[in-house]
Amino acid sequence: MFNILVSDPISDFGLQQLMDAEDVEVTKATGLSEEELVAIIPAYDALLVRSQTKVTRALLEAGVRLQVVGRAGVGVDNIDLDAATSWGIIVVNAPDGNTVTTCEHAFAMMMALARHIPQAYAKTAGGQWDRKAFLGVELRNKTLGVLGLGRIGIEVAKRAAAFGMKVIGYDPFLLEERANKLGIRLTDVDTIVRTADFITVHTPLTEETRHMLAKPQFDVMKRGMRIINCARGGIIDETALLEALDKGILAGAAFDVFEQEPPPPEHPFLNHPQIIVTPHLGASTLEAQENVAIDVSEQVIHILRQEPFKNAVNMPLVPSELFNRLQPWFALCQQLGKSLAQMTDGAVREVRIESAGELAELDTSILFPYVLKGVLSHHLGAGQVNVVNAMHLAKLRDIQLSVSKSMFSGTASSEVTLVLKTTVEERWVTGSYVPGVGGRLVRIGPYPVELLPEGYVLIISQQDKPGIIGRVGTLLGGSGINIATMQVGRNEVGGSAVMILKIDKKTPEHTMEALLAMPEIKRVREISFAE
Ligand SMILES: NC(=O)C1=CN([C@@H]2O[C@H](COP(=O)(O)OP(=O)(O)OC[C@H]3O[C@@H](n4cnc5c(N)ncnc54)[C@H](O)[C@@H]3O)[C@@H](O)[C@H]2O)C=CC1
Ligand SMILES: O=C(O)C(=O)COP(=O)(O)O
Repeated sequence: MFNILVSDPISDFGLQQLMDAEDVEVTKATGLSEEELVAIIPAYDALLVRSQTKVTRALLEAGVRLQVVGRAGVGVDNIDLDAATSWGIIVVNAPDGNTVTTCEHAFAMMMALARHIPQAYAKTAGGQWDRKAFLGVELRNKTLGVLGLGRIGIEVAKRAAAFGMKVIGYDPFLLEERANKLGIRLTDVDTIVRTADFITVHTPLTEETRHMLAKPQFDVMKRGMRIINCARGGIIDETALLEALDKGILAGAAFDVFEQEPPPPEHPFLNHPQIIVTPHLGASTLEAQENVAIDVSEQVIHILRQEPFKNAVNMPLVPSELFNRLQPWFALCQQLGKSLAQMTDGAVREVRIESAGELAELDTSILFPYVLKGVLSHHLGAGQVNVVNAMHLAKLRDIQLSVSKSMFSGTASSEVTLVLKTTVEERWVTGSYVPGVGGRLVRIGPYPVELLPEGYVLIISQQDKPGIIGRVGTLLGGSGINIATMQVGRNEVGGSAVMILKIDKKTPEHTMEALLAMPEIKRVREISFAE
């Protein structure tokens, strides 16, 4: 049973699939302090949050069972990602579900700013009919500067164009060609602050974006500018913004997010006649909350069930087409790594992925977290390694990683050969994936096999002598071990030979000793594919 703690308000509709799952127990406990969370977190396998819960190092450290933190939304600045990675905890978010909703909020803020709607409402509702105080401006023919042209920024730009606005923007990662297609003129921050009529920010809060708009930018800003922040508090310097309002540089500002949330009651934005505020409502629509809750619940359940998942924030980003093509190989690579680790002696020094066939055309380095999870779990314990911390653990141990195409890459069907070099030896196994059939081992070293990576496999190296196969069979039978399949190979008559037996249960210690006591047998290894 997986225990999931939901510590922020998340849509029940989205959580339904978790509540319906037979292997999941969902507990909702919102508004807890860090101490309260630390006290209860050891019982949970997953934590689901929005932006309120601060997922600190102390909380992650206390989460001894924690496998995943799911963020029902985009920003993960409330989660200590470094701590999560070093504890092997996967962090997933739901980046697409609230894009349009947040864009619409930013747009609503821009329109409210242009026409003083909140101020006019407050006065009218207070009984005053004042038509002179609220002369607004049109959006048409105005220039909108968008800082951060990702999912939300681009949606804002599209809507601005429909309102007859000219859109200029800055985003170091948006290609000129794409911007041109969207009708956005890419430029720099300086030009934007000097020429736009409205500026809206849509970046994450990073070291680079913190105070992206501060005194130096306000000092050169076009007079009458209106500024909107529906991204993150801290991107705009709040003190410098107030100063710019006082100096008459700004005509108004609309903020959904604050450097400190909730802002203290005495925060100067809260009663300022030219500042519109909302309490971090960017993502708060029925639709967005359902979307993000559905997305994140799906991810979390996949992770708990050890199924493939997307959107891990603390793992390298894999383009979805590549992810879909490589995904069938993930489990097989883990099993290949696991089998090799059990076959080899010595400390792991090098791991190489050799690929053949169509697979060789893809970036197979993406398979390393899975390969390393298999290899390192054998040495460090299954609970200690996962696909999030596997690369980190390999680096700490100075294990060299490389990928190459196999000699037959142009002709053979897709195959992956995993080569493991330790301080004492080098061994390799090859696996293949057939759609609809699944992954299997097709070679152990040079010996062809046909094995599903499950249950137990005995690999016996012996001298090729008549009668040895029969004696091994009798010995195993005497220990109550059924042989499901047996494959044998040899390099020459009377030379080195190998027996690969798929067996139905684990070989007892005394049977292993009896096998090794046979004079012809040089080495026996049992591979367990079980968890
Ligand atoms: N108010 C709210 O409730 C919500 C706020 N957000 C926030 O909105 C922001 C944007 O979200 P998305 O568009 O989904 O993210 P995104 O990742 O799609 O876009 C962010 C963009 O910012 C750009 N960027 C990064 N550093 C930059 C820099 N120094 N200068 C200019 N651009 C830079 C990136 O290249 C990227 O294109 C995030 O901070 C997110 O947390 C998102 C949803 C709801
Ligand atoms: O998705 C985001 O980044 C947001 O800021 C939304 O935050 P929330 O889930 O509404 O607390």
